[in-house]
Amino acid sequence: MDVSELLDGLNDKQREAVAAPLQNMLVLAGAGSGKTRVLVHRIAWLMQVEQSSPYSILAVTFTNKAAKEMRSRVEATLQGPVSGMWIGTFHGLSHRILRQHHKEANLPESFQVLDSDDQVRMIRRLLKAMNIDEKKWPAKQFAWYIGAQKDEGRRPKDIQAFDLNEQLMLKVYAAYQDACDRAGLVDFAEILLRSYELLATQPTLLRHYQNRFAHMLVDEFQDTNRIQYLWLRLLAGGSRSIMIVGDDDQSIYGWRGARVENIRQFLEDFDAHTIRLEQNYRSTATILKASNALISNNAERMGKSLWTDGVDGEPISIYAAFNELDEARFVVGKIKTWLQGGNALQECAVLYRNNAQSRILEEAFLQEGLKYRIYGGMRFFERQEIKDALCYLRLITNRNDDAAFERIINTPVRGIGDKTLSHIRDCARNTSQPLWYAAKSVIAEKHLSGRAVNAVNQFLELVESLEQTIDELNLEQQAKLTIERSGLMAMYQAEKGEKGRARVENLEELINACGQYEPPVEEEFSTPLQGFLAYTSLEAGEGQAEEHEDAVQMMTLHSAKGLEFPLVFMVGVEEGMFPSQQSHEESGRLEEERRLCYVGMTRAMTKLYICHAESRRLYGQEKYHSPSRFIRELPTDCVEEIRIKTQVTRPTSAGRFSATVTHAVFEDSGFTLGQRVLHAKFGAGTVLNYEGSGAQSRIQVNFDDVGSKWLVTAYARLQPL
Ligand SMILES: Nc1ncnc2c1ncn2[C@@H]1O[C@H](COP(=O)(O)OP(=O)(O)OP(=O)(O)O)[C@@H](O)[C@H]1O
Ligand SMILES: [Mg+2]
Repeated sequence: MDVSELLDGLNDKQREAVAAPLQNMLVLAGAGSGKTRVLVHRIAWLMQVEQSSPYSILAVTFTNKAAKEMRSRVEATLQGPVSGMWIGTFHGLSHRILRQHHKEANLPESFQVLDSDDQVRMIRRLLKAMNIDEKKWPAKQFAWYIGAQKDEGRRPKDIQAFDLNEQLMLKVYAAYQDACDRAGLVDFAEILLRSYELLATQPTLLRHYQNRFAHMLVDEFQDTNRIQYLWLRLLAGGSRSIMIVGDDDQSIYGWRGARVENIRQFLEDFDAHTIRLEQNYRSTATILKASNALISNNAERMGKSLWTDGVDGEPISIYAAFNELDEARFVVGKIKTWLQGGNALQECAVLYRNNAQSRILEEAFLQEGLKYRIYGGMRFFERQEIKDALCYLRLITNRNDDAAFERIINTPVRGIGDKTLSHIRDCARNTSQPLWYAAKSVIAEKHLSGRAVNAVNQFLELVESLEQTIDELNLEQQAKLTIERSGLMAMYQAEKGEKGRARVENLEELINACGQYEPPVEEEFSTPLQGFLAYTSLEAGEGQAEEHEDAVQMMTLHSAKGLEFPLVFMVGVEEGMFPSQQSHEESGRLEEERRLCYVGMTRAMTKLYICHAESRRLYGQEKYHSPSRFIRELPTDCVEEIRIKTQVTRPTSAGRFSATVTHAVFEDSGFTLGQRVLHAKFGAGTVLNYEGSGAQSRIQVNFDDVGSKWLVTAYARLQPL
């Protein structure tokens, strides 16, 4: 491709950034203005025009999915494969560095990545050993604290604890870190901190990487945390070719330690040239105008303007559903209409605030035979049966992996009881050794009954013999043999019903995944199995099985960052849900929720629906919410309200719900849904729902002053208004 083609399809500002001389740059611009596009073209420019080797380029993105996409976009632009370039997430890249220099980082070659579940389980074990009551001090709270400290680059020795509470947190942090170090385990935050410390303390190594990476590019920079920023700055050294792109209005990970101030810090530290992009190419003028109006309610902004010369498009439709079932039905109905128009399912995205909201939608899609795919949520590698199998493989490669040991020592059940286990744990604690070796000592010391000894021995021998047998096999055969010999397959085959079947299928899928796995060329794993285990903990779930199937895309608002879809639904846009309840309690959080809303809205290219429900059952409780303030903040000329008279009743037995779209009159009540009524005591309200018949019938009314109530129809004496 020649140079002019590289600049085709870019506007003047974008060209300025792509074709700039080597210098440090900040591209600051709103959603859909082509930031990611500029970054990709800049990489191609560096290679074609500056004659830089791919080996000298480091590009950081926010998710593995985005990293994959970036690589393929660069390859498409250059019309050929690029190898040797490092493109990945902060975690992925740091992990690669640790693998290559595990010795210098004081890690065993077979070190394992601890996911958040494993981490909590490990902390729980420590709390028990330290006699800390988990009811008062939940393990998750410690996990949170430890993560937050590491994100700021702080080790226990760097922290001064002022109160008793923090002293305890600190004590557990220190104990946890010891335990991880002993077992050769690293959690997610540790990956970053450890690789930062490695570079900071090994000047030769640092120089090597600084010389290598002449060019660094970072997408979604607004969501970097402290340690990520320090990592970048260290690696950059005196380099004059760093490009960061970002949008302060899309900073949505403050709750996880991201610091939007890093943008200002970057300008200061790197003496960077700022380029602003102002034309939006993604959304209709209406969607853009409404998004701009919404975000203008935030006080703390760096300030940007965004325009488009595209069509006005349709207004944003606001749907007031009666409840979450009605909301799901509405979404399904609109998606079907979209399909009838000759469009594809994968062009539709449903975005929600919390993962738990997906279930009702999934059920509605299933019922209508619409395929869907969930990003995030219950990920494949986090499912019970998959974790069981992975823990066998982990223990086979690393006997120090206590989390894996605990999970599988009695799975499938082999008669190892709590008493035996606590003997082993005590011994591990007293002798400061991993559970595996403690189990051996306990047997040798004859503390256990004959039966228990047999059971534990059987387990230890199983793992040893698996290790020996799989040595000669390829990865797929290794997984297959382990899943069979461990008894996991038989155990799940014996589990009855749909669930058991799904589990067996998942185990088969795991074997498949091993068959398809290709270790990355640039990384050095001593065996494919080690590479695969690292992959499962880092890439978990982001590319679920049927990646290429046409399906509705479902995800949280957070995971939608950077993506775009022709048709977008935002559901559950209600006070208390979005903005979330917690956002009222912490300062700054409300603005972050508004930015999240801005991110959601600006994913839409052609049509945007925003839905809210008047009543919603979530986590087993029914709640009544008013529409989110964010809806009120949209200019009235950009929105239209839809209200279909739908009668939706909740299922009395679990499972399906029924709904009929009619101008429904509740049969013997004489009232219609949405009708305004007056009650002698509660005043005026709107009819929401109706249940039962005759003397037993009950009616649900959302009263203007006192909120929603169920009343026995016969006694309510409602007057139509
Ligand atoms: N100069 C241009 N001409 C035509 N289309 C463009 C141009 N620049 C960008 N686009 C298109 O606009 C859309 C948005 O671009 P891109 O995803 O790079 O924006 P972004 O600024 O990274 O958005 P976000 O803030 O959401 O990450 C993409 O479909 C992209 O291909
Ligand atoms: Mg982008």
